[in-house]
Amino acid sequence: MLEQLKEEVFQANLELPERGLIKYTWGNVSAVDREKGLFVIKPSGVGYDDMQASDMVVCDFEGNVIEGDLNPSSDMPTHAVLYKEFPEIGAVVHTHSTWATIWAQAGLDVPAMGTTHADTFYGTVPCARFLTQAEIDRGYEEETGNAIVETFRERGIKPMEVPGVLLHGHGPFTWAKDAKGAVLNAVVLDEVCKTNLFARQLNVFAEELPQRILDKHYLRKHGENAYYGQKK
Ligand SMILES: O=C(CO)[C@@H](O)[C@H](O)COP(=O)(O)O
Repeated sequence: MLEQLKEEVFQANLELPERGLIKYTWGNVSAVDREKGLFVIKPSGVGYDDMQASDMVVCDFEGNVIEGDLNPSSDMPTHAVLYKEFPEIGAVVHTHSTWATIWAQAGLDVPAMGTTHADTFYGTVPCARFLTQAEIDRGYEEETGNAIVETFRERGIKPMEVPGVLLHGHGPFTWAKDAKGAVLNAVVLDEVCKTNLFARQLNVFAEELPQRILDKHYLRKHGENAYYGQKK
């Protein structure tokens, strides 16, 4: 079942160490088949060198394992919530990438301070709050997803305009239409967390991009009349 999607997810998971986003097994990628209402995710605790496409696990949006000999990533319920609540996304990435995790542990939103950010995120990348004890008792990973959704809805942020989030004290989640795009967004988020940190160290008064620059960079790539990076 979903053999092509398993290959896509497998290759995207292999890209996590290739791009320097993870150590050991601290990351996972999934992608969804909206017609079937199922998604494919990396197995839990399996090293990237030790797995193959057939090890990917098929789950439904309620967190049930539909096919697979291995346990799904422990973050599977978080991915499931995001697929249910953000119907326009096609793939999800979670890592503990160093620079994004620094901002997550600081509990800070990631402001748009440069055009690298603006090419991918149409504004500040939010940091979602800590879970409450009651939420942890109800189900840590599912409530992690709910905290992400709550953050976007309360702050009026469109998930496909800002395809990423930090979880306070934890790390980043990113998403996109497909798995390769979600990994790219994870790379960009980690990179801008790095450059933002040093920019602020160099100049504590370093400013966010003016809206006009943010508009230009984001809309030339993602707007109705996008032209940047477009193949002929
Ligand atoms: O966030 C965490 C642990 O804090 C997880 O993402 C692990 O880092 C990876 O877990 P598996 O995908 O191997 O279950």
